[in-house]
Amino acid sequence: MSENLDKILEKSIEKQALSDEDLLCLLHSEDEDSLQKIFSAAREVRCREFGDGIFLYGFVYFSTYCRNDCNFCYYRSSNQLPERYRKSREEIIRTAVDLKESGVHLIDLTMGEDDYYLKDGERLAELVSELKAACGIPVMVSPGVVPPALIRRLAEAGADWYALYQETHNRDRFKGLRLHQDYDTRMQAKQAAASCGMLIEEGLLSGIGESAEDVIHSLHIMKEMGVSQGRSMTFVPQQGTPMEGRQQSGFLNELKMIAVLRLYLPDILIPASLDVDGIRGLEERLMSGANVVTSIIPPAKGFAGVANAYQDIDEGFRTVPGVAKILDECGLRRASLEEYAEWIEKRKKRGF
Ligand SMILES: C[S@@+](CC[C@H](N)C(=O)[O-])C[C@H]1O[C@@H](n2cnc3c(N)ncnc32)[C@H](O)[C@@H]1O
Ligand SMILES: C[C@H](CCN)[C@@H](N)C(=O)O
Ligand code: SF4
Repeated sequence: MSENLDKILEKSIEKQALSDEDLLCLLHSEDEDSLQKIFSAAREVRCREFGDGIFLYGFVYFSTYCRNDCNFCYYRSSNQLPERYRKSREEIIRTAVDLKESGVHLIDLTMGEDDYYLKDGERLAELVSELKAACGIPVMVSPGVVPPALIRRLAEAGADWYALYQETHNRDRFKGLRLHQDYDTRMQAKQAAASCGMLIEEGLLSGIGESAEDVIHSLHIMKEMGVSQGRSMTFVPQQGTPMEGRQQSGFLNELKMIAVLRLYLPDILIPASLDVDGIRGLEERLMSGANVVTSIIPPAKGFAGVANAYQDIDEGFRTVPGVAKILDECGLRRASLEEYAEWIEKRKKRGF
């Protein structure tokens, strides 16, 4: 078993393709020794592909109104929240500029599927143009599923990335998670964004009962789609939702997924999100092979997270200085803005 694992890791370090059998072996590894070997190989591959530079993403969740009713999400339309907000253009831009000045490489503009923006897509396109002009750094949009014409407008307005997570590529599980949403429409939105020249981020939830076979199927799809960023996020049970009583059980699977993604798709960006465990979860995610820190949120501005709406935000831990300390402890460093811009350009030129 252990010899087999060593061979698989060796293959990946030497840039040979991994078979489904290899992936299964990695995903079924449970003992501490094997896991540490997998994480160490993932770090070696990250270092080969990216050196010691880590990218930092500012997160601007500008509207928490949503027409959808995803079973796992705190912001689902039928959840009675104490408060929802839709931030003004001025507040959004000011926050993004502050984030940029604090040292992030990208602004992730995220919303619930808010009809205010979806009924008049130009509002969203204008927001992207204005933000791009004010910040001058790459922008990711995470607006949910929007029509192809709006996707095109967002690309024209300067959006570099379109993030849209399928959560699972098992259609039955999808139905149970993203209630009343169409699997294919969600996949097609990503293809439309790619054909407009945007880079794509795909994501999986971990701890939702997924099997190793589900994960391998997702890995194949992510490869075929040509995703430039791929993530796994541990499902965090949310108050007031149908999945509130579920155990939070995905942590180890998430770390394994980060490592397996790194070994299977060595040259993509892989997030370590501060949204699941706050700052205390960062080190292990970086040590598993992630190379982007996401969900950096300015304190005391009234902007929320997603999986953990408030954790560590007002304490100022989900900030560039908060993250810089951990990077240092892991022997990593914040990459420069030029390094990030170069990576994006190179990736866009690659095409699909
Ligand atoms: C809140 S949505 C924002 C964009 C848009 N509304 C959408 O759904 O695509 C972003 C992602 O957060 C993640 N997320 C939401 N609720 C979560 C939870 N309870 N635990 C872990 N991740 C969660 C899901 O992967 C979801 O796709
Ligand atoms: C899930 C969010 C990203 C949306 N593109 C954000 N809370 C994160 O963890 O990066
Ligand atoms: S995951 Fe996105 S689309 Fe689903 S309820 Fe939450 S905010 Fe809305």
